[in-house]
Amino acid sequence: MKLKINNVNKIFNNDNKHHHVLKDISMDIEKGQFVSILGPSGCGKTTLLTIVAGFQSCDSGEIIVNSKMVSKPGPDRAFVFQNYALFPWMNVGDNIRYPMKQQKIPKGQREKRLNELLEMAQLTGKDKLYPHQISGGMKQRCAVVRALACSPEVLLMDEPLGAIDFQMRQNLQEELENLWLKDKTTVLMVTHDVDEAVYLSDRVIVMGTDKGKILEDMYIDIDRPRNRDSKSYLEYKMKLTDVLKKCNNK
Ligand SMILES: Nc1ncnc2c1ncn2[C@@H]1O[C@H](COP(=O)(O)OP(=O)(O)OP(=O)(O)O)[C@@H](O)[C@H]1O
Repeated sequence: MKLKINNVNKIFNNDNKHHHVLKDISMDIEKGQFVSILGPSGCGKTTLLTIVAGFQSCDSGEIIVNSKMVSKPGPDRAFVFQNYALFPWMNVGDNIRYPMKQQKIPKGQREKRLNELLEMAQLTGKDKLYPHQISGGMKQRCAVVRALACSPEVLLMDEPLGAIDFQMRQNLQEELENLWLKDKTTVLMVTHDVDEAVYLSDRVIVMGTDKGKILEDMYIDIDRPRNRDSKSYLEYKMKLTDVLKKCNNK
């Protein structure tokens, strides 16, 4: 088992009121699995992801990566934010080098990995460009390969394509899938987009607003690359949309 989320509880205290956002949330994610979390706004998706990342702690429960309990950020988990969070003062190459320098990876090895990653992201020859000089899609690919630079055990992504318009988004989903197929890193991704979840995921988990309760845990059993018009693809989308509609109506 690669990633284990065990009975996680999170309570926020706002204006002297307890807000129990996550109650006894558990899930086991297998090595190499691509898992998406869907759910209505405010149900606790980002909170759960940031607890797994170690950016904040839970009130009780545990996060286990490769049989080791984790409670703070570490190189075993990488995070991709919606706004990419590239360093604007560093060019593409230096952005991707940054985590490798932090991990003190020797220069020769670092440059070899950089070239691999640039190729993987179709950014070869773009390493001297700065974030403001590249498109949203290129920024997103740069952010994903930067996260993969030190070969994390788990890649955490919070709406990584949230800022991208619809048409570009489908292309990027295909690119994201290709990147993942090359590395097969375990992925936990938050998204609002049912189509994106069905296209990319081995498994989709739907959280509800009642303390993040897991309402659905669905395996997407369709060969890749997936045909968005196929009957089974549309059936999965319909089933997930129904679950989401029910929790929005509560
Ligand atoms: N640091 C915080 N302090 C207090 N309350 C918080 C904090 N972070 C999140 N919350 C509350 O916890 C709940 C869950 O927030 P979270 O961002 O995890 O939801 P989400 O499912 O990711 O929402 P969205 O889909 O809109 O991004 C919300 O009610 C939010 O207001």
